[in-house]
Amino acid sequence: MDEMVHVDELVAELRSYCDAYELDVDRELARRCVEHFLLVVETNKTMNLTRITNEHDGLILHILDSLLLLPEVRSTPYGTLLDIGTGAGYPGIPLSLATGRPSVLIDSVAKKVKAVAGFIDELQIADAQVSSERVETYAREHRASCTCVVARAVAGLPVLIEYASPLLAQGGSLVVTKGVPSDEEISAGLHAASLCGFEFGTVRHLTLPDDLGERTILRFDKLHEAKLGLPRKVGVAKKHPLGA
Ligand SMILES: C[S@@+](CC[C@H](N)C(=O)[O-])C[C@H]1O[C@@H](n2cnc3c(N)ncnc32)[C@H](O)[C@@H]1O
Repeated sequence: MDEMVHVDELVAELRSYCDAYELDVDRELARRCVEHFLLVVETNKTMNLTRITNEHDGLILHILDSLLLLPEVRSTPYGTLLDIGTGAGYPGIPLSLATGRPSVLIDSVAKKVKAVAGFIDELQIADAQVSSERVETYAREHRASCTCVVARAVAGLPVLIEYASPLLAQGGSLVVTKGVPSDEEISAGLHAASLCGFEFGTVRHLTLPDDLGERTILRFDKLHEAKLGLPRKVGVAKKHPLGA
């Protein structure tokens, strides 16, 4: 099939999924998100970036799953968006394309970050940058530098809350997407949130199309100073999570 026709079909399919969740995704945004996914699939032939290379699943599990965070992200004050543990650029690249906000995509694995930098160049995303540091290290030099921190499939809720706290300016928010978190994870997360200066914001439960899973999207608002010095030393948040 003609490559352009194929891309047009993927764009139409993606937009139909987005419509079902009342996400306003125009053709150009959908096209750029599809282009990113196709670059990921191409790159994946020579390095391991993702398990999801089937186009139908990629539209839902990578692109739609990222764009589903838009209502929460848009509810945060305008400013830098930071994606912790971006991997192949999810959810950071679709959210950067959708919002046009200055964006920082961080991953501790340098070769992934190099690939993501290539995607940013290829897609000509103005104002997006990468960092190949652990987020705890990055936070030391970039305190209160963001108004929105996002993360998918990186760590448990208490760990993400701890990572995000020093990065967020007062009034900013952490937006996390999860499958179905356990009651233990939620209660440890709420405890960590109170220690790290957050108040619980919102929660939404969604089902992905075609039985591809459940999602819980949580927003925590950074409204106070943390009650402990953050970031703790590299690795400590994961090894000794707060609230456990
Ligand atoms: C399972 S992948 C998820 C990638 C992407 N967020 C997604 O949903 O497709 C988790 C990523 O988080 C990165 N990561 C884990 N802990 C990190 C940390 N402390 N700082 C920066 N990156 C981290 C890993 O290198 C890995 O690429």
